[in-house]
Amino acid sequence: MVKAEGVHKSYGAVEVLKGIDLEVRTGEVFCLIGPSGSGKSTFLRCINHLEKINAGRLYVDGELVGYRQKGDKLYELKDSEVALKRRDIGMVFQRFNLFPHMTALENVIEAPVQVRGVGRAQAKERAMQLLERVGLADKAGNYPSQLSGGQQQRVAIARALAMDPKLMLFDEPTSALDPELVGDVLDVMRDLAESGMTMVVVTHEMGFAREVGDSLVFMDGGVVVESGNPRDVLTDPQHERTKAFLSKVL
Ligand SMILES: Nc1ncnc2c1ncn2[C@@H]1O[C@H](COP(=O)(O)OP(=O)(O)OP(=O)(O)O)[C@@H](O)[C@H]1O
Repeated sequence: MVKAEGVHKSYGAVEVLKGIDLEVRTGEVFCLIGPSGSGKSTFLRCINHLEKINAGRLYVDGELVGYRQKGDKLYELKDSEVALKRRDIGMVFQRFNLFPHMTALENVIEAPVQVRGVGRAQAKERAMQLLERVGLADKAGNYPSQLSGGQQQRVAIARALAMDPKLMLFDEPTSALDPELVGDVLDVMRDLAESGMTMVVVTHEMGFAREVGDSLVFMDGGVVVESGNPRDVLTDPQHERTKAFLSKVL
């Protein structure tokens, strides 16, 4: 579903990703862990072309992200073409980014109605199913300010799912939440994983990575230091940098 080959990304003179190679298989939960500033969020944002890579190749579902290849030359896609591809990729951010002037239900139907042209009645029916799925059917009429952070994040997940994505990207979805609200969001993500959704998850939740993750990558300084089965990496890390990081967070 995702393939990175030698992905480099710089901001000005600062190189943040220094040649990332990895593969995310369809249907797997792929966790990215690492210290602050190691480039995890940047890599996630490259996957849906919110950031442009400077070198290397990045593919989603077999197609180059943001570019078209003709011969050995790359041509950047137009904004409208990028937007079309981005529809298939759901993203959930650390800060929930709901539209504050819309109810939970309106937040969930917005993209299907405005972007996909789905009829309002049909979009509403589907949105109610999704709100039910994230345990918030009774909050459909609430505005974000009337919801807890955890509830807002669950609405954000329902909103992303409303576009029927083939890939979901999660950027530290629980790190802005009070500890008692984290569990409900992780339960929703666990349920989503069990339904077979392909998920790339930047997380500090090592318990989630261990229980739900199929693969885990430890990044540090813009490179992949260690990768493998989450249980193996978390219980028996091979590299000194992984050991040092895990000794601080576990
Ligand atoms: N738009 C930007 N302009 C300049 N530098 C940036 C930009 N975005 C990120 N960076 C820098 O890139 C580096 C990697 O940031 P990134 O957010 O990808 O790290 P991270 O591993 O996700 O960290 P965290 O766990 O703290 O979110 C950091 O040094 C950061 O300051």
